[in-house]
Amino acid sequence: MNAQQHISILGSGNIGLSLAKGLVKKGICKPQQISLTRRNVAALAQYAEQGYHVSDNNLRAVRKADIIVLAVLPQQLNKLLDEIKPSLKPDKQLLISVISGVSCADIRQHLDLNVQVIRAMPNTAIAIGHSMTCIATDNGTNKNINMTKSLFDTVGVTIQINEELMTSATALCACGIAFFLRSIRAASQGGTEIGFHAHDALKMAAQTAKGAADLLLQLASHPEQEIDKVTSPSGCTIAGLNEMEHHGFSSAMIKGIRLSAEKAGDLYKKDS
Ligand SMILES: NC(=O)C1=CN([C@@H]2O[C@H](COP(=O)(O)OP(=O)(O)OC[C@H]3O[C@@H](n4cnc5c(N)ncnc54)[C@H](OP(=O)(O)O)[C@@H]3O)[C@@H](O)[C@H]2O)C=CC1
Ligand SMILES: O=C(O)[C@@H]1CCC=N1
Repeated sequence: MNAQQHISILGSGNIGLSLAKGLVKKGICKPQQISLTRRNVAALAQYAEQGYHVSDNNLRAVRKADIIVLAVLPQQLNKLLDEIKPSLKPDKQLLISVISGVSCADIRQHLDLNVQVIRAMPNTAIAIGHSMTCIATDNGTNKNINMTKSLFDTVGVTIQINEELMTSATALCACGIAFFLRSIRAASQGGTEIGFHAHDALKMAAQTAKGAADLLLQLASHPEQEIDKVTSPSGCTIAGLNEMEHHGFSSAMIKGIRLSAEKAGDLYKKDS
């Protein structure tokens, strides 16, 4: 982004605010270049003090924006699109949507405008700059795709995918954070049962999970290759691992991800 450009985030909740903070923290833009909107504008008071433009007026935010980020819930989108349509300048503005289950074509169709739309699917680790963000579009230019990637690169890692895989990406990465958190919580509960205080067990389980993820990311190795290094013959690891598999550990994760993907494709009611 250059110093003259303005970004308006419509729907400044968890994801919208995390993106704004990431952009400022990484020096991509100043708070003065960002408008944040939500209906309960009082909840954004601390951001006004930091120099962000804060408002409940989406039309005004859209008028001054080069980039508009749609970050409301799927069921809140159509009302928002109806509201902002009169202020949109389709040939001059880029729409980025982080909304689950809504395609680029859905947005254009509802607006009845030929505006460029790019979808970005982050996860809540965006708050600490460690999001896995998937990016897809059906009509965005390479320039705008690169611009979107560079915005989300400030808050984690990005990957561009085909738009038809976006609901799958939602399940694997956006919902996936919750799945891994529940796994860590379960491990900590096991740790408490075998003798550790709950706070120690949670810390030990979380750091162990982090180590496992880093082994894969830093060494670019396969999980089974790393598992083989832990499982001593007739040892305690293979005993525990096999017991988990007898109870459907991998199967439960796979089935959960499949159901989340199905549901992610079903979150938006086009005619609402
Ligand atoms: N949470 C997650 O992990 C992820 C969420 N997403 C997607 O991101 C989107 C946002 O999720 P999340 O940030 O968690 O949700 P939040 O509920 O935290 O944020 C949505 C925000 O939109 C505001 N809002 C609602 N209607 C309007 C309106 N008409 N004009 C302006 N603001 C409005 C709400 O505030 P108020 O009520 O005050 O208006 C709220 O702050 C969703 O579509 C979700 O599917 C994508 C990836 C991950
Ligand atoms: O649960 C949800 O619907 C949202 C979308 C992905 C993560 N949270």
